[in-house]
Amino acid sequence: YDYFEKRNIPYVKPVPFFGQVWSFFTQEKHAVDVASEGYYMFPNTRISGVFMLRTPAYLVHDPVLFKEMAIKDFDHFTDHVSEVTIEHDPLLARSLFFANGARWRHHRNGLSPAFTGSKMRNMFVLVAKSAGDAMDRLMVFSRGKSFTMELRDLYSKLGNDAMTSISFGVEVDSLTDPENEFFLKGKRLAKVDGLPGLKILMTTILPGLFKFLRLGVLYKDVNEFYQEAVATNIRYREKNYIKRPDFIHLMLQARKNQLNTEQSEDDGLQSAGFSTAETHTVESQKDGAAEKLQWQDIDITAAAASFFFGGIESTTTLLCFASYELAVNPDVQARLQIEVDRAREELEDGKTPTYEILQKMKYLDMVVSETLRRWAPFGLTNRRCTKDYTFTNTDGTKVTIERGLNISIPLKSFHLDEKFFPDPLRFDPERFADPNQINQDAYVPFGTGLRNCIGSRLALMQAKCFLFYMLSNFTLQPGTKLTIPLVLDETSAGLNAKHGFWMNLVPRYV
Ligand code: HEM
Repeated sequence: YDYFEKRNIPYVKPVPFFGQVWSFFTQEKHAVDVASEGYYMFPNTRISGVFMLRTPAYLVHDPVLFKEMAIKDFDHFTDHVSEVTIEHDPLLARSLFFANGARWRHHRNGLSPAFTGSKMRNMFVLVAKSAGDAMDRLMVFSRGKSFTMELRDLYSKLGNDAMTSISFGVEVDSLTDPENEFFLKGKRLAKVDGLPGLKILMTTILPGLFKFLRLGVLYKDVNEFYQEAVATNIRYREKNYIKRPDFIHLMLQARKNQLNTEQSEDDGLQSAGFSTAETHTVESQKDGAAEKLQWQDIDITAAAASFFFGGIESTTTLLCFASYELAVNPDVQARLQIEVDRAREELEDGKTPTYEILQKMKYLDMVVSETLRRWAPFGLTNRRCTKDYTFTNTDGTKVTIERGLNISIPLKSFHLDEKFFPDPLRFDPERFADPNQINQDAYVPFGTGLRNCIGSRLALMQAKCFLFYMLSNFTLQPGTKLTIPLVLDETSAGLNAKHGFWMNLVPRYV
């Protein structure tokens, strides 16, 4: 416990034996806030220390330092912190977020072309169809009258159906058939509360213990279900020469080394939005390790499942909080509806949005960007130091982070720091009216650098598409069961409202 004292680094005083872990288990505060405690205690340092049980770890306070670690000095921080093993978590350990080293390089290099603007535009047709069909069913359900719904439930069903279509090539309708297996397994796959939430937390705060206990995060039946579903799907496509603009198709192309970036086409497309994570080139390792890592069926399954795992919950969170802010800020909602209505006038059928139209909607982008700032779905990310790293602290002293130590990055704290965003708790899309006014080092909803979120374009496209449909057809008003201000669920590993997102959906046209 004298590790940081000796190095002259401010640190959160540990509870004997437990260190900061004690506070995680008392659950008085959300895990993200516990992990970010040092940020508020020590405002004048670029980094602070903390103990996980008896192991020292760091918390980055300076967004510029995070950026340097994530881009210029990436070779010191190539890994995320986690100890899920192929033996206990065959899918998760192969997924991009949890993979490290040569496997991560190979997968990131292979999958990146699947997320470019032109691929997203092709995929958008599937997302828009899924969302449009669901919205038609909601309209029928409403019979022209307003009704109350819990929106996390609604958006996770819509998200599940869209992701099942674009990840697995299967069309399901979870609104009318909530018992379909993709929805049930998807819920178990993406569960971030209860025991699975605790295990996810453990993979990052107590990775050593997690490995020692030989635990797995995903349920066994979930692993088996997806492996079988994807293997059957691949066989069917190969036999029947099926091509569909979805992830399985793109990954089958990656397997044959036929997945390319259409640079000229991508350059011609408008950005997916202000928040889009920057694209960086990640080379596969040249030492022969990549050759051994050909895409097996299980790697394709793992990639598709991880898009489910990483994508649905976070995009649903974005949609829930955006809807909440629209409901409690009716002037913002009215202005957005005017933009939606104008965009609809440009559409051939007056209702089905196109990728290009959505990208042109400036106010929609401002609302989404501000929601991601105010309510960052991932409040924290991490890196592991893979090579000793020295930098200069605010007081001029040199700090060396030793290889093997874990580092947390408090994305939420950056977003809610008044140094970077004045009056940070106020929801104000106007902040994004002029992007040059935004501190882009501190605005990091999708992380930063070579390990940033690969799915930002998809998340933005999907969220904007759902909001477009929702506001075309309904006005959102707070339901009687909605708590204002929102009370957060401190026990969930993700960001959630304790009592749900209860809203009245008032049809705009009868
Ligand atoms: C609003 C929705 C989303 C948010 C806020 C979000 C945020 C993030 C953040 C903060 C990270 C860590 C970045 C870092 O450490 O620098 C991340 C990583 C990742 N995200 Fe997302 N994400 C979202 C949606 C998605 C979607 C839709 C997908 C896939 C379809 C996805 C796939 C991933 C993957 C695979 C990684 C790991 C990347 C790697 O380690 O190379 N995410 N995301």
